[in-house]
Amino acid sequence: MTLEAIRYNRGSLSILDQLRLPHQTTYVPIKNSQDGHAAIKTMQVRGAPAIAIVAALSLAVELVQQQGTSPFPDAAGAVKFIVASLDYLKTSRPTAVNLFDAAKKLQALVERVGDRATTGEEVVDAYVAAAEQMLVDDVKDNQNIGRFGAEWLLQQAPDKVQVLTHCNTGSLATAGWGTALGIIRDLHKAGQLKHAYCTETRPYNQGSRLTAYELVYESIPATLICDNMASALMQQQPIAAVVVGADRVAANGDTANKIGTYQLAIVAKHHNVKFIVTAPSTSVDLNTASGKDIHIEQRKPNEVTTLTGAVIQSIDEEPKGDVHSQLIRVAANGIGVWNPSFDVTPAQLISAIVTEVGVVEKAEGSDVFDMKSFLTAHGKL
Ligand SMILES: CSC[C@H]1O[C@H](OP(=O)(O)O)[C@H](O)[C@@H]1O
Repeated sequence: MTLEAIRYNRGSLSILDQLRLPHQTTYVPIKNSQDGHAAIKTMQVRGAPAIAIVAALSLAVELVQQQGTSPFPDAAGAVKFIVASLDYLKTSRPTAVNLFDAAKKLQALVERVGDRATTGEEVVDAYVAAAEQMLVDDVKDNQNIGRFGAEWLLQQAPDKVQVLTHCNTGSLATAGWGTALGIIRDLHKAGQLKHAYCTETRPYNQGSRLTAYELVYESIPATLICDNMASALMQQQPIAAVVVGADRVAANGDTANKIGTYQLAIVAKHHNVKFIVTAPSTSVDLNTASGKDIHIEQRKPNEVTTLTGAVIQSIDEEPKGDVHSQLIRVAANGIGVWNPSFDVTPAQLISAIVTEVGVVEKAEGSDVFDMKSFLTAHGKL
């Protein structure tokens, strides 16, 4: 059983508060789209697929609740409310495209159902069923990504492999299983993983707090490194691949992912290490021609000037059980800060993009991917 980041039953949603991991395991109730918006914006839940699903389900629980107390008088009222709520949810975070993709699909669905429905209940039921299906589909998609990615990598490097990953792409970033971390799970299950390395992923430390936690939880042989140790690692260890997730893949394959991904791709190229992007097709944005059109989220300076963690008395002490995380200021007062949450890795530096329907590679001699043809050929458009 992998970690459960999202707990959902019709009418009830709670999420594992990722700001308190790994030291505290606390589930936060999400009762409506306001709660969903706040949880996404403050990063209690994060990761491109997880954001989309929590947004969709936060509105689903609100609608179920409302239907039980003060039902919509008609179908048009329900459609109007849902569309306005989705528009609001889309303002929570800007870079991961999955949220916008989910909102677009859900809006199209309720408008379609609303055209022929006679009651608000029919519209609500259709919305709730579709949001629930997204949760189910994401787990399946991740499992396929893991399988395709592991198979592809083992074709390139048939011996047991060592891989490096960045940020968090596991059960905590998705509906379950994970994308890049899904590949690591599959390699491990197949007895083909020699070792996994994960970066800390400053400033939010999704690597040291979340990926490391998942790797330990799953008993996968793994080592944590600071972000600035990646080149030395690739210089000294045979690393078969860097495997990362994606927040948005442009039509040409340029990929926005957690800040620091781009520098890993450059280092991988220098050391002749495969660089694998993993992304469900919902992360592919064909309306974005290339990476320069991707809106990169800027986050608050205090994420860089501070660290969150368990306070301990000595450097060797290991915090036990649920301990309170505290915020510690590490930077000099008065220093200016630049804090982009993501960067864009050019397609040229990416070896393959692994999706739930297969692996995309560049045509011979090309520097870019043809995501549109790939998705069309696999029935995704
Ligand atoms: C499986 S998508 C994970 C993706 O989301 C992360 O961003 P954030 O923690 O800011 O939501 C990161 O870019 C990961 O690769």
